[in-house]
Amino acid sequence: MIKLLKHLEPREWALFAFSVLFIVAQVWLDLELPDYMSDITRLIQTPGSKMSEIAATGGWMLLCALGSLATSIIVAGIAAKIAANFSARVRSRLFNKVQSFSMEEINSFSTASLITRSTNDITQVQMLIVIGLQLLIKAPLLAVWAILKITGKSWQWSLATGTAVGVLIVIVGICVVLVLPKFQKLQVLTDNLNRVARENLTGIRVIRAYNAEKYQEDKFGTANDELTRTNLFANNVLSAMMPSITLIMSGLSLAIYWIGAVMIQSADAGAKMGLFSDMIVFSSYAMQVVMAFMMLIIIFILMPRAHVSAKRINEVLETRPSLTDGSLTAAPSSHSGEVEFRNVSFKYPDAEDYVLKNISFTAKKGETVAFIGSTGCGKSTVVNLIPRFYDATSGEVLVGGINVNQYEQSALRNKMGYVSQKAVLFGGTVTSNIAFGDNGRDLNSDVVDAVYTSQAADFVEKMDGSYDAHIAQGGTNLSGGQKQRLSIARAIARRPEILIFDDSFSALDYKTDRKLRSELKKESRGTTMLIVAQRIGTIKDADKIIVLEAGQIAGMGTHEELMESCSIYQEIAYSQLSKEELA
Ligand SMILES: Nc1ncnc2c1ncn2[C@@H]1O[C@H](COP(=O)(O)OP(=O)(O)OP(=O)(O)O)[C@@H](O)[C@H]1O
Repeated sequence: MIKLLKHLEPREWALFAFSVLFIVAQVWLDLELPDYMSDITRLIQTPGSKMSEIAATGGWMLLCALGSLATSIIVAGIAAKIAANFSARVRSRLFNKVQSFSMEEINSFSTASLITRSTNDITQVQMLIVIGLQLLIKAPLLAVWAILKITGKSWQWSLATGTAVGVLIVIVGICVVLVLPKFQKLQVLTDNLNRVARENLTGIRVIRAYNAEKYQEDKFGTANDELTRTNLFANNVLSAMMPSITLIMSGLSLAIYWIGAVMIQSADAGAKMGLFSDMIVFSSYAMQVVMAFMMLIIIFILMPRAHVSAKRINEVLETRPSLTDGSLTAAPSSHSGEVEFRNVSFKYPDAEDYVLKNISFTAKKGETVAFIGSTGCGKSTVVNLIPRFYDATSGEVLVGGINVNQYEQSALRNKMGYVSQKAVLFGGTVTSNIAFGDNGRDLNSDVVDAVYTSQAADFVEKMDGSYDAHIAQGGTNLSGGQKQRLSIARAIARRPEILIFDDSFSALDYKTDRKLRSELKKESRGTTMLIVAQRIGTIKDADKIIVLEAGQIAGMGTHEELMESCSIYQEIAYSQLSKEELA
């Protein structure tokens, strides 16, 4: 928690220090009230007292109460402002941190947990700060000040108050011990609920198509029930605390009046009135002492959950991204646009086996290199090493003759246009999706050309608003092929040195696929292209085709060469095309 509080700025600490003045004023005003009450009691009991005197004392009492209210509003306002600014800052630092993560860190935390940590966990800490800033100084100050005011009045009353506070501490201690482990569990269960809810929403079409609503409902129900059970347990324990506190407060009042009654009865006539007034004042102060402990209890209730949340937030903030940034921004012009793998092997973090083994090839500037092979043989993994979504476990991946980890990540990625296997579109317009990101140029001017090259013009220009047409989040208002063409346009609009297509033509019909590739060839002369494909037709004209089998290169060459020499390639080719087409 302390570590997380380092994110508070000096200005906010200064504001907090300023609010302490108001807290002191508030406590002083609160503790003035019993004194005025004692005065009024004395005035009422003194024969010959004037009504105006009582009214004046009552007026001061009212002023103190209003003053206390005003100071508490000011303190609450300051606390809310500090806490809101703090959580906004931590949220944005968390967001930036996650942006810097490689897939390795994102997978290890899980997307659902990262969302809970950026939302629910920050809210827990924010709540503690709001309440803590108001009560953490006030409660001990009020307790000590009130105790000082009543010490020396009567040891019997003091003993009763001390006993009440002792019992209160024991009850709270038991409750905290009972609920503490549940708070830890609550956050993990919230992660789980988030995960199931996310999965349900993203997979809604498949769920409906397979009538799997009941299955998903059960899955959600299990996660929800477990969260509810844990929440209920924690809340039941905490709610049992409130009646106990009320019981203690009432019991303490009763004890003070009982002791007072006995004392007054045995006192002589002259001392009776003073004792009665003392009893009223003492019981008010004793209530303040108990109230102060109650405030501390509230903090103790919020603390464990906020502590768990703070730990979870810190875990993310303190994780060092496994991808370290290099310093280079450009490659020597003699090698520009070149991609080379030198004996690259790779295994996914936490996986036992290597997914790629000793991969070596070179794609020269302007060349088209294609990857083909059975599903799961490692084609996507090869191309994902080029923009450093992951780093090679051994060997070297070079772009422009330089190891990719020597580049600044943004400079490296500016050299590339990457089209992922699953087309990803963002909420916005056609233009905002194509002129996406930043590569140091105004991309807007290239949007129309890119749309024509990617064969997307026919549907984009028919859309309502054309290039300004609305695209829903995830591109849900477009067909699979349309989404693919827009993601291809996004890569082309960057006019990069290297274009990477990870199985990006699969949703296109053969005619569009052929047209798109021939336009691409014309428009992107000099651009190195790396194409992962399942269809021989898509890659037949490539300068080099690499056949992968279980993470290893099983053949490399042109279509004709591989048809001669590589049995795996022949198998794939014959399964897709007739002998006449291949001839
Ligand atoms: N994030 C990951 N963590 C662990 N293993 C992974 C991960 N992604 C992929 N793999 C494994 O790596 C292997 C290669 O996957 P890859 O996606 O590169 O295959 P692919 O040849 O592109 O397959 P496809 O043609 O089906 O897209 C597979 O066995 C897969 O199970």
